[in-house]
Amino acid sequence: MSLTLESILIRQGEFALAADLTLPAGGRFAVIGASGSGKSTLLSLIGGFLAPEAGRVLWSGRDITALPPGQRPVSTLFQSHNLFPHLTVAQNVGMGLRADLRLDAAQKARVTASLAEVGLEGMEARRPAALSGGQQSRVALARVLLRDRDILLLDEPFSALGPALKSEMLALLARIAERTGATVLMVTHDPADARAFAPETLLVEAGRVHPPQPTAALLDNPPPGLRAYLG
Ligand SMILES: Nc1ncnc2c1ncn2[C@@H]1O[C@H](COP(=O)(O)OP(=O)(O)OP(=O)(O)O)[C@@H](O)[C@H]1O
Repeated sequence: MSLTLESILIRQGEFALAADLTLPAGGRFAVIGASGSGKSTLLSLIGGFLAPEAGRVLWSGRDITALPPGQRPVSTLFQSHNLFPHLTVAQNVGMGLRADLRLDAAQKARVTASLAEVGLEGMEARRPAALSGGQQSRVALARVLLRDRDILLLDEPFSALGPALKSEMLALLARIAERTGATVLMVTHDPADARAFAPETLLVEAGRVHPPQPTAALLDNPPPGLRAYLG
């Protein structure tokens, strides 16, 4: 199983991004590059929110280029976690299964299990406003977890959290990814996050997504553009 971006060209106005690479299933990848280099564009392509001008997106050989986001084997966790303030924690998580929240007993049990996995047991009835920032991140993670998709896309998911909480969340995410076997791509501006979370990194630079390379080697000896960006 693998995710292939085959001869991809994607445009946003004047901006163009090329990608031609294969990621083995079950890997964890950081996505790094300067501001405006195309990291979010890459995630939108895989998630199905943007269509390429040329090329194909393949999951284990199956062409998913034309599939709408909801029919792809993909879940996305954005920086703003998009929790609904008027819904409880359990309902926010249940939305990952059914938008109308008509869950059967088995689905409700999955909500409970997924909340337990992120350490939020007993908080089912709370509203997001009654949770800390870290707990809100956990709710968003539980929702993604419940969807149980093969590919997980994260766009700077924990950047609003303090350093200790952020590394705790990354460790939790790594444990979950390990257990579920999901293929994870995480956009991050923090090289420490990339080192801690992802053995391999996709560098997005000069209109191109580079094939994965070992994170430590890339960050220890960055090419000039990345060096300037990392400071
Ligand atoms: N809707 C749009 N119309 C035209 N150009 C766009 C649009 N969205 C993004 N762009 C351009 O596409 C390029 C890539 O944007 P993208 O958001 O993918 O970068 P990024 O690497 O995620 O940046 P950042 O790190 O700042 O979030 C940028 O030059 C941006 O100006």
